[in-house]
Amino acid sequence: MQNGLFLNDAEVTLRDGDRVFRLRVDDLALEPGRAVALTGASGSGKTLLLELLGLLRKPGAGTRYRWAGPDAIDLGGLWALGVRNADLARVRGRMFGFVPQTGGLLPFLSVAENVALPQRLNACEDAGWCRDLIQTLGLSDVAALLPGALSIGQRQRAAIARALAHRPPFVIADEPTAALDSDSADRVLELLLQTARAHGSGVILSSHDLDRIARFGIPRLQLNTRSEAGEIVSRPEACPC
Ligand SMILES: Nc1ncnc2c1ncn2[C@@H]1O[C@H](COP(=O)(O)OP(=O)(O)OP(=O)(O)O)[C@@H](O)[C@H]1O
Repeated sequence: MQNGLFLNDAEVTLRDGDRVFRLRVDDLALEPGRAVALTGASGSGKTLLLELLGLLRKPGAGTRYRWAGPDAIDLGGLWALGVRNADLARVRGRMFGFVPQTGGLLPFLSVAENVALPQRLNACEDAGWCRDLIQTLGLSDVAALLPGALSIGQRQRAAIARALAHRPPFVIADEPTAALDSDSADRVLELLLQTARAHGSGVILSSHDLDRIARFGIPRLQLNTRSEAGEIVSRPEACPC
């Protein structure tokens, strides 16, 4: 694989008194345009790994993290300039679209304005693409409404449209269907995967729902925890299932 996200020798350590949680990733390669699901028990580090990949969490010393492609970027090196540096925020905003568990839409902007926001922030305005996304995701009738007037499923679809609006190489979705009933969850996941694939964006999602992940044929990385020398250590392992 030549293009993609490559994370090597990565470590993030969380400490709370004597309690230590350590996420370790030896080698992880994520291909553009593909989907992968992070699975594992509650507390196994799925959100932590999503945060690390999405440049929301500073990795430990020795971590190598890069985007390889025509416009290669040393993603790990961006942290050297400080957590709040402008390059880090700019690259994070350009490389990733985020779908939180419950939409995360700005409540004072309409659905259409929420969807257009990443384009404004990344200076890549394209009203036609926003309209296409809103239509594809079945949101045309509610595009002028504020998020508070939408169902949870509609909010999730709006969050997917927003995550894809600036055509990021990867969408990061933390349990995007956890708040939905089974039928809505299927529809939202299908739309997320289809729309991302149509545009060539990869999807990195976390989920507890092994049946649904299997049904959609999404390859899995399972986060497995072990107790090592009094610490909880979690590692992602590719699942043959
Ligand atoms: N300050 C801290 N010190 C030590 N451990 C911590 C600290 N903060 C969080 N943790 C631990 O980090 C681990 C990873 O949490 P994370 O939210 O990534 O898990 P998760 O797999 O996403 O869980 P869930 O499925 O419940 O959302 C948890 O076991 C949590 O207890």
